Amino acid sequence: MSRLVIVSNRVAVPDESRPGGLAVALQAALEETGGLWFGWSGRIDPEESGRVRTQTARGIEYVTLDLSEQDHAHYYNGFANRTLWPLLHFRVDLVDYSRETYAGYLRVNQLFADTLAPLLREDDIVWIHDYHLIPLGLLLRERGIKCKLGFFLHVPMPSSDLLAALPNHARLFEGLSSYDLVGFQTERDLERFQDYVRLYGRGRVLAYGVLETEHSRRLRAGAFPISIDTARIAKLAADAVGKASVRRLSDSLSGRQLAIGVDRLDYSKGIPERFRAYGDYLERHRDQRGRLTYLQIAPVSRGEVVEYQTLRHELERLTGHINGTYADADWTPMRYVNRNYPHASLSGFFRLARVGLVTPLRDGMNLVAKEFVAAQDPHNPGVLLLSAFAGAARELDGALIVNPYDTQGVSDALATAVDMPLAERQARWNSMMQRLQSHDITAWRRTFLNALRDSDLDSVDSDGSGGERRRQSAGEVGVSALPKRPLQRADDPRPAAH
Ligand SMILES: O=P(O)(O)OC[C@H]1O[C@H](O[C@H]2O[C@H](CO)[C@@H](O)[C@H](O)[C@H]2O)[C@H](O)[C@@H](O)[C@@H]1O
Ligand SMILES: O=c1ccn([C@@H]2O[C@H](COP(=O)(O)OP(=O)(O)O)[C@@H](O)[C@H]2O)c(=O)[nH]1
Repeated sequence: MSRLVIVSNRVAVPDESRPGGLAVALQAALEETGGLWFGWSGRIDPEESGRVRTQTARGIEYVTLDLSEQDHAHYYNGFANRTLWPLLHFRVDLVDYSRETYAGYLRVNQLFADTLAPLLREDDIVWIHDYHLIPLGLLLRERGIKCKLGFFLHVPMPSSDLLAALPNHARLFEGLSSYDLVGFQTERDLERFQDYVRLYGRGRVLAYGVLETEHSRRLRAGAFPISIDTARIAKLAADAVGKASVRRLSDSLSGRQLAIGVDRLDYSKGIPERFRAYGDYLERHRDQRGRLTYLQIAPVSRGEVVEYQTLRHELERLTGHINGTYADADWTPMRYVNRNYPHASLSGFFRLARVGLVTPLRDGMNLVAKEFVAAQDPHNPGVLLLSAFAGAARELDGALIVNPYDTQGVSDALATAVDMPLAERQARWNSMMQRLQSHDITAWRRTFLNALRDSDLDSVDSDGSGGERRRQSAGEVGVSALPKRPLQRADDPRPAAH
């Protein structure tokens, strides 16, 4: 059987706990199959990038690279998290682009390619993850790698007009054509990517999920919603009842209901908007005042990036304002914690809660929403408030779906959740739990890898026929009128044509 090689910026090396859905999900996927996990070590070398660390645990071989301060600043804090992250989350207003950080991004991708290529075997299946590593497929092909290459984007694919605001967008996204399969979280993300290929990428959509680039290279693309280890979270939550941290939280509530939010401290998660909605709830739903305590867990993330520092200050100010305005001598309306908790505690916290607040402004999927559902007690489940702009909203139909920009709408939904009768809570929870039981992390991994193994496009005709799944009846959706130009190398330092 071929070996699975996973490549991602973030690697969950043994005995290290950092929040983030990608690492959580890939850890669960690799534990089942074994294989190689390659990526950044999470360490900064004061002098240079490239020190390789290897270790093996539970059938997984970890090969990681240290990054120099400069590479980390340009690649991770710079182009990945100050250019691509805001762009892909529809926040063009926050995009900070510079040629310097883009060069650093390409440099680190080259380093990944140079280090990984000699480790690969002919029949490996290589699965590359996320926006940090878009050019890696092309760089591996340039180094003679011929095995199956898949790519999965964990974050949203925004509207094509927004993508086009990125200098060099064509060169960067053209690199996706070196993969055999490109996966997105939702059908909407796939549709927006197809629009981009058609409108700005000079390519063609031969059929739904079958694309041809301007250089006549074909690739498949599909929607593969990521999920969680549902059974594990449910068991952790049930077992957590006796855990000291969960008991302490339960005792501290003095019989009040609990609302919980768990997010990396990130502006995409809509935390200030959620705090304001909670303030509005306390103001307008006075009859419920004192019946509910809100716990927000928000471990610091990307703390060297200025937009994240600004957000942290804003949240501290808002928490102080809400507690100062509404607290009583024996009750504090909200608790705000910057600590990172392990799943064993979080699952127990989720099970205690009457309401889960998941209100991102944009989110690729949001695994917390799924974990909250999986952790509930079937006899007394809590209610999920879920943003329409999280990928998870496409699947979790039993949630109260909210618009995070609508302060009063979120506040009213919270009041509805607090008073929701048991029968309705159970009906809503059952439908979501069924979905999570059939679409868990194993199903996600298998579906993607099976599609990657079957991604031979030789049988596809240029009009997209040949047994391909079709959404649109027209085989060819459109061709860009832009002039053709030769394929540039992924690391070509010349400025792009547009
Ligand atoms: O690695 P960090 O910079 O600390 O950030 C953590 C991860 O955040 C993002 O997660 C995304 O992937 C989740 C799983 O698919 C998804 O549920 C969530 O909506 C996304 O935001 C990021 O995309 C990862 O690369 C980071 O590792
Ligand atoms: O204190 C914390 C906060 C978050 N998480 C985990 O981090 C992941 C967050 O994934 P999600 O998809 O919700 O968002 P991301 O942070 O990847 O954007 C989930 O598995 C959370 O349980 C955690 O283990 N401890």
